[in-house]
Amino acid sequence: MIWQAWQAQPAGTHLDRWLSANLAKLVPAPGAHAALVTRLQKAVAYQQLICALAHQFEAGHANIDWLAWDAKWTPEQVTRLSASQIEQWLDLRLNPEPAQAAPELAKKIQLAQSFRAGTESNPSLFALWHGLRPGWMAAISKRAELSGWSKAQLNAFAAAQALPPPLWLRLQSDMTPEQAKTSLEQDGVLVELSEQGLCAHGGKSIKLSQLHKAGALEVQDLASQCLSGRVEVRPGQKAWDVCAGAGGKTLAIGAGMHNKGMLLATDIHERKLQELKRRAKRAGLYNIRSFVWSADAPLALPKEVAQQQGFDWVLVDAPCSASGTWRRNPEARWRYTTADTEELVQLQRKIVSNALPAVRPGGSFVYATCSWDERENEQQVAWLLTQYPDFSLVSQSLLGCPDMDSDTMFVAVFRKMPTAS
Ligand SMILES: C[S@@+](CC[C@H](N)C(=O)[O-])C[C@H]1O[C@@H](n2cnc3c(N)ncnc32)[C@H](O)[C@@H]1O
Repeated sequence: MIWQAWQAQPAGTHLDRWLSANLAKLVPAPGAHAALVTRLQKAVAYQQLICALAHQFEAGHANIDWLAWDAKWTPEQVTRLSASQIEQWLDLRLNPEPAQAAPELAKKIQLAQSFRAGTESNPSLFALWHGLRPGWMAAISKRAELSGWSKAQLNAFAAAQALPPPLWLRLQSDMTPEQAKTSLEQDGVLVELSEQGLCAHGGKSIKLSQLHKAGALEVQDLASQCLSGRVEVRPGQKAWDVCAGAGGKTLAIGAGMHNKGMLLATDIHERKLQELKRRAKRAGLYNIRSFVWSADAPLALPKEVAQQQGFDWVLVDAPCSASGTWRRNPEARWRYTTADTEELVQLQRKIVSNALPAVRPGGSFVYATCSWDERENEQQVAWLLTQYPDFSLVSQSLLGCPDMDSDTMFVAVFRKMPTAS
């Protein structure tokens, strides 16, 4: 029932938002929610694989050109299968070697097992088995090459694509993680503290905890926390978060400024900035200024920034394919097209071109995306270095999955040449 209700949604609906709004209405017993959410997320992540298994079963042979099949496949095709077929194929994906199964399932079990065995030698089967499209394997292989992934890392990256990462938490205040853990547990939130940090894994909603209400703690993915750490703004400096959205990174940068200096947050959407202002107030950050800026022309620098010839730090956390967040939003992968990437690459260049003049001589520029695609990352870095020879590259790296149980992000740090004295 829940699968059918989800399938009836218009394309573009966000699974997590839809679940928050509708799950309690569809399934009144709250005890069943966690298991249902996990199963629905997996069914969505493996949507194409389910169609592929059903297609091969119907064809009666394994001699299929999966790249050609993928080129014609649309996410709606899953609606041609019955709910019980979807259930069966999903069960076989999750456990291709069931201890007990009805005799009529024998052929399907055999097919699932040979499909899985084929993933070792056939990149298309590898992609499909992990909830990725065969057509993306060229870009994924390029990523593996650029980041120097071992086979184990590539396997870990692929296997993670149908597993949502934990809900990572970041302390906005000076309290220790141990103190935060105790306080959250008193409020009924189940938390885990590891060397990497603090994450919530069930129990009461984090939003109901005293710490969250008091602005002492924020939900922020681990890769995003690492990325924010690359924007090393010191108290008293001036920084600009160009695509600030609802302020995930603004708040993390602001925490290190201790209300000294100036942090400008802009975005094309006013409603996101309203949320940012609410969160900043809750966190006790008073040095943040925000307004709408849509990257159509260079920014008119605020007076105190103009006096020092620009910002010390400028961050462009660019709009992107968000391929690095597909673990968290499994349905988003089925909305992605190469044409979108082409458009995004041009938008990213426009935003960068209009943000760069705001960096002071000797200042730093950070370019980031939540994408693993080279075209939005390393290729953009190469373009910037060619177009703007007064900037040099300090570092570029991929952050997060497969090395962390998190989203995957990319960050590049540049330095602007100081003026000759
Ligand atoms: C990756 S998101 C930023 C996430 C945010 N930095 C955070 O940490 O929560 C990219 C942002 O770019 C904004 N954006 C898209 N087009 C833009 C434009 N032309 N000018 C400025 N911002 C834009 C989007 O509204 C979105 O909030």
